[in-house]
Amino acid sequence: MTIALLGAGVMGSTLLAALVRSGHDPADLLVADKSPERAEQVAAQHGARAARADEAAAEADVVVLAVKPQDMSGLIEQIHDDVRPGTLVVSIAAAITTDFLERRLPAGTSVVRVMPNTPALVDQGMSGMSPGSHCTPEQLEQARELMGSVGRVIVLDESHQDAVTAISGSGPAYIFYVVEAMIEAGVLLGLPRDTATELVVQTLYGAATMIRETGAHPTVLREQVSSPGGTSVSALRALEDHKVRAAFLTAMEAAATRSRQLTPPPD
Ligand SMILES: NC(=O)C1=CN([C@@H]2O[C@H](COP(=O)(O)OP(=O)(O)OC[C@H]3O[C@@H](n4cnc5c(N)ncnc54)[C@H](OP(=O)(O)O)[C@@H]3O)[C@@H](O)[C@H]2O)C=CC1
Ligand SMILES: O=C(O)[C@@H]1CCC=N1
Repeated sequence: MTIALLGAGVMGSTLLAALVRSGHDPADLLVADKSPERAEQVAAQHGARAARADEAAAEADVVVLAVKPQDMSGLIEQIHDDVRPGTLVVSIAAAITTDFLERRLPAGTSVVRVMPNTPALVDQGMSGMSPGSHCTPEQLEQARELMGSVGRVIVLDESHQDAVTAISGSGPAYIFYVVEAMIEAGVLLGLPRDTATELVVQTLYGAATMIRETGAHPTVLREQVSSPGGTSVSALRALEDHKVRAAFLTAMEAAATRSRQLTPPPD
């Protein structure tokens, strides 16, 4: 199976690396970018082949659209005449609907909309996936396998994609932000920066592993840490005083609103 990655930026190159790691023959992986030098460089890193977007689309069984939402129309115009009947088109762009893609691609093209995230780089990605109207169950399975090579996948109704984008698509940014703040707090309390970093990163990793492995509700896990009259509850009270929970709700509403704003209006 030949896979073309159109857009060799953060996500395109992340997916390419993951596909090679998961055993795809690099000779079957094509990479295109607006900058041919960038495509060459990313392809060379992984032993894949650089190509023009239209050439890559003509050859591929699966075409992954990995450009920014505002570049999507231009990219589809470039490849329109080269997408073959039976080719599966997977878009990972925020805000771009399957309807938008189906209206611009050749009639009947099978499309899947995916919202992945950057932990795909370490095979711990989370993808929310919604099939378009021509996508067969086998093609949905094909897309699930593709994204499954970089982490977990759920299939859900496309009406949820703005929320998925706000929670897991952008989610790593919020977590990194919290990590930065905790490291800064360690430094404020007098720890060397590398010590603070090690403490925070392992705490994050440990807490994430506990949530996954115990299956316990986060509230239960938080209560286990919070001794009566102790340190944790004092910190949590300060977080409540500063309305941090409400800030998270507002932040993710803002991300979903932005995703809706970026969605091109129906034709
Ligand atoms: N970064 C993230 O965490 C996530 C991103 N996404 C989605 O993935 C998509 C890509 O994001 P990301 O990788 O971060 O973006 P990048 O800007 O890093 O990568 C996009 C690449 O595509 C290139 N490009 C633009 N137009 C074309 C074209 N017509 N043909 C070929 N290449 C083209 C860009 O070139 P140039 O820069 O010169 O324009 C750039 O190199 C976006 O739609 C985003 O919404 C989804 C989930 C997570
Ligand atoms: O910030 C963005 O628009 C993209 C989509 C999800 C993560 N990054």
